Amino acid sequence: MTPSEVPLPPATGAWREGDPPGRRQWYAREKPLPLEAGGELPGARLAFETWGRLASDASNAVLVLHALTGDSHVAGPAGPGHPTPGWWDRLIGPGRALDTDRWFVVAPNVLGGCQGSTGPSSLTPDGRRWGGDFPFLTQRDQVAVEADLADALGIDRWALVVGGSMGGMRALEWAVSYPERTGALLLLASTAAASAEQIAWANIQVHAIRADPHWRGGHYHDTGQGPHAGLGLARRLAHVTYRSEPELAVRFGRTPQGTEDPWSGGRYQVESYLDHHAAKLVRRFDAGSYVVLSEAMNSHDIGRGRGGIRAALRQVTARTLVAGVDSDRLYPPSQQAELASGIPTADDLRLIESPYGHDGFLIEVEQVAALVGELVR
Ligand SMILES: CC(=O)SCCNC(=O)CCNC(=O)[C@H](O)C(C)(C)COP(=O)(O)OP(=O)(O)OC[C@H]1O[C@@H](n2cnc3c(N)ncnc32)[C@H](O)[C@@H]1OP(=O)(O)O
Ligand SMILES: N[C@@H](CCO)C(=O)O
Repeated sequence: MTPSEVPLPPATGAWREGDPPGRRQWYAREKPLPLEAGGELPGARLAFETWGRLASDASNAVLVLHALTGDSHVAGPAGPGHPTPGWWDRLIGPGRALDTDRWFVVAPNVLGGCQGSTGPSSLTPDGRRWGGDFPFLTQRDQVAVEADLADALGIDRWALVVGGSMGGMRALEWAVSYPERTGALLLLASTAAASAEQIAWANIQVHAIRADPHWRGGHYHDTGQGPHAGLGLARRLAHVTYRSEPELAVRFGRTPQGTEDPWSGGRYQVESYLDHHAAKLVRRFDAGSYVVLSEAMNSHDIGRGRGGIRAALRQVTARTLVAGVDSDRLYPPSQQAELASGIPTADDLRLIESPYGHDGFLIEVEQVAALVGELVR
């Protein structure tokens, strides 16, 4: 069965039954997925989108892997199931860095997420919501299903695998687990292993969600209420780490929001901005997925079981570019320097110049396009 023939799944996460599928397609793995932590997931589904046409020899395939709260809608206009245009819209399309007259671009929604791929809000084989019983996942489990998807699409080898942040973790796992299937590699604002500080920030976010009385051990999906306050708190904290101190200072300073008075219950502009991003994420993301994906990111260590980070990085054979964002305080450029110096086939570390911090890899699309262009010329 080809992926496009897989029947539409029941509703999960942000995708609601009855939504027109748009260009989204599904791959379903029917047999159980053995998990790195032990146990198995009884079947898994990946939602994905594609752009361009696969060449008859399948030599023109590019894999784009999204970050924590991203999704498969990398390019294209807003529409049913996609309230916003693609998050790297200016990168993909005719005449763009990933020119769809030449390249076949594939973007899956990550396993454990909430935009159509199997996750905590999905149904178990016996028809319950997984909720808090959803198993612990690692990046390697997520990449294993992505490899199944590649098989189903007839893609033996990606011409390029690209990912930023959490997507970069999976891109790196692809290059180490499947060097023969990864022709070129672009790692953006990512790391060889989650650091103590990254785990610490994630820990606070996960605790905020679990401390919400509506969390109910993760079994809230059918209660009509969710841990929205906790998820909003997690996003507020995360969003500050995604941006830079100078950006916030220049953009918001100490200015009150509109006519609000911070000395009598009103907000500063920056508080209103965080409220906005919290509310926006709560509308589009499942708290259970946020926990599962955060813990999967914490588990990321490319050297685990491979003799350490340096030994693992030496297994990469793909032509590689590694880039960091010069103002990134969450994934500092020292982490990308470790990748660039440890991967034998990597060029010197590149720096994306941006005042926006970690989110620079999503915002500075022209600089990302130039890096892509170096690899797919
Ligand atoms: C279904 C979907 O939505 S999929 C979206 C895909 N998302 C992802 O891939 C996740 C990654 N994306 C992100 O994290 C972010 O969206 C980013 C990085 C792309 C956003 O970066 P930027 O373009 O710099 O946006 P910025 O941080 O300036 O936020 C702009 C928003 O803040 C709002 N805002 C700005 N100042 C204030 C303020 N004082 N008070 C309230 N809101 C404010 C703007 O109105 C704007 O709202 P909108 O996004 O609803 O249009
Ligand atoms: N803003 C990004 C940053 C995570 O790398 C997201 O929400 O996915």
